Amino acid sequence: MRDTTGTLNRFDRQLWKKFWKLAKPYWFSEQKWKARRLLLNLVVLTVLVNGINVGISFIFRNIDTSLARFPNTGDSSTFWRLIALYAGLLVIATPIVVLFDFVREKLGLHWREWLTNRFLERYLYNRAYYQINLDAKIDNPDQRIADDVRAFSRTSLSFLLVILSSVITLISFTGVLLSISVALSMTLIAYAIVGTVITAWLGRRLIGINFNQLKREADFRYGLVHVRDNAEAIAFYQGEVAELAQLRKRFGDALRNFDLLIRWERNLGFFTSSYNFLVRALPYLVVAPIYFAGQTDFGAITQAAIAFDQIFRALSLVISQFEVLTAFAAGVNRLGSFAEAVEPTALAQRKSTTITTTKDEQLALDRVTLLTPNYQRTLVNNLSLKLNLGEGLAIVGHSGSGKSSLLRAIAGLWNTGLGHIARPVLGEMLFLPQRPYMVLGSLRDQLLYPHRDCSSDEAQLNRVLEQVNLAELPERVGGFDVELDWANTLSLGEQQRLAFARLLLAQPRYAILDEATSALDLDNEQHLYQQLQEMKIAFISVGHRMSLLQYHHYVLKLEGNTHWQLLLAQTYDAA
Ligand SMILES: Nc1ncnc2c1ncn2[C@@H]1O[C@H](COP(=O)(O)OP(=O)(O)OP(=O)(O)O)[C@@H](O)[C@H]1O
Repeated sequence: MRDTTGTLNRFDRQLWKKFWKLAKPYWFSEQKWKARRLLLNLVVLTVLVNGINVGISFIFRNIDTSLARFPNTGDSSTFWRLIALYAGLLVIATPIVVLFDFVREKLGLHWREWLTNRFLERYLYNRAYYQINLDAKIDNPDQRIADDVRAFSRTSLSFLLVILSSVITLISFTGVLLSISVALSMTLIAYAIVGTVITAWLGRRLIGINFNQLKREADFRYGLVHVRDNAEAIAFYQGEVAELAQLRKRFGDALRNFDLLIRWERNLGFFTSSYNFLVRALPYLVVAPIYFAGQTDFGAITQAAIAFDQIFRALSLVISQFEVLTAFAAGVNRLGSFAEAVEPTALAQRKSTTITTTKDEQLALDRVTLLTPNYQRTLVNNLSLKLNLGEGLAIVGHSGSGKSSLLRAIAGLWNTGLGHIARPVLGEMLFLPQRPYMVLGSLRDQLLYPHRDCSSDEAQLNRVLEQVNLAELPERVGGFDVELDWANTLSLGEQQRLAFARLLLAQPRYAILDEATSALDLDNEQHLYQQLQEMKIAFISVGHRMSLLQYHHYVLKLEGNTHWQLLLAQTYDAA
């Protein structure tokens, strides 16, 4: 899998490029002015917060000095004045700090909203969601859209602000520190550089481990969702033990990787903790001799310690944030490869060397050779046929001979192979897949799908339900607007009839039916096909039942060895 190659384990140009490709569009989008305005507010607030910090360091320097002088001067008023000043500063500082947090969250929210919408659009554009499933290169797209995007916008923003405030801190406190001791400033810089290099070296494996952690957590969650989605089948099979083993395995994988993660974090912790402890003594070691020599006042030691601490934090950004940084890098890698996969150009490229399709009034296949998406098996070789309006085609053949696959090719879902397909626009064709698809929503949503916004009065909906022998359904479920778990509430045959009702309501020119009546009794099947014929909807059906043949003009028989025969339905029936 592309995602687990070695390149993702490093902080390198590649990672930076991926990050920038993900981050840039928002700041140059139609929302750019709002985004930039919020960012500007944040920058101003960051400067203010830092200004307040510098002010506080000066107040405490003077407080310390006034306390140190008290035995000689007996003057306590300076101390109280400074305390009052500090209290005054707090009154101003509190709303600024609160506002800073608020604006940061607000911008994070806006960024997430924009980025999630962009990903959702691209995911559902050009059937990227289907292609991604087929390629199996991108695991758990749901997690990438839901969790990784959220983490990306939030963490990018907090890093940006941390870096910004570190730069401001550096500028403001370096002056303070330099005024106290040049030697201390130099010591600090050298210390931070050495620390950062060692941290990056010690923690180099953390990105890869974090990457795997995200994947394994998502796999575990998917396992749980799978049990929920297939609860009935599992209950019938009494497959609890097998499911439990499967879930435990997934959870175990996530735990083992997490164990590895905390081991590496521990190793890193040995270094970063001692690094942080040692640094506390440094300012005293350097400034105390200057104080002993009478070259500076006592308060300078405190202020040096504060300034030193602030600059140290700014310079040690990579060290203090290293674990967060590696998790972030892993998220950028996952999101980056997802963005590449759903990019419209990537989807278009995939299509250029394959079965081509054009728009036409009638359906026609011209020398179509169809392969499975992994190019491992040829299903049909050199197939040509033309279907005029009003003619029905039945596709028959052994299980696995490629019947459904041919429908997928007509729908443009699969295009691995050669040849050309001419067909009406997809809006004029309606496909009923093998497994009836029940949408999340009300009975009305079921019937109108995929055109949720089109208006249909209840009389019309009732009429269609009558046509598919489901007239009593609205009353049974409590009306057209009640939301139910339809896939688990209706029988398979009822679901198939409901899908048929959808078809009759949409009135497409072509209906493509993949064993769409397999769960129905013969009477119901006959009734539904009669409706199609009355409405002059042309149809292609896949099925194993001989009873189907009577509704079709032609039969396409797939032999299973890439060969095929096109026969008149009567000829096939007689044979
Ligand atoms: N995503 C896929 N990747 C690779 N091979 C696939 C994929 N989907 C299906 N196949 C293979 O393609 C072949 C044809 O499958 P298809 O679903 O078209 O068969 P079918 O004739 O409709 O079978 P049935 O009557 O059992 O529904 C099968 O061997 C199947 O295993």
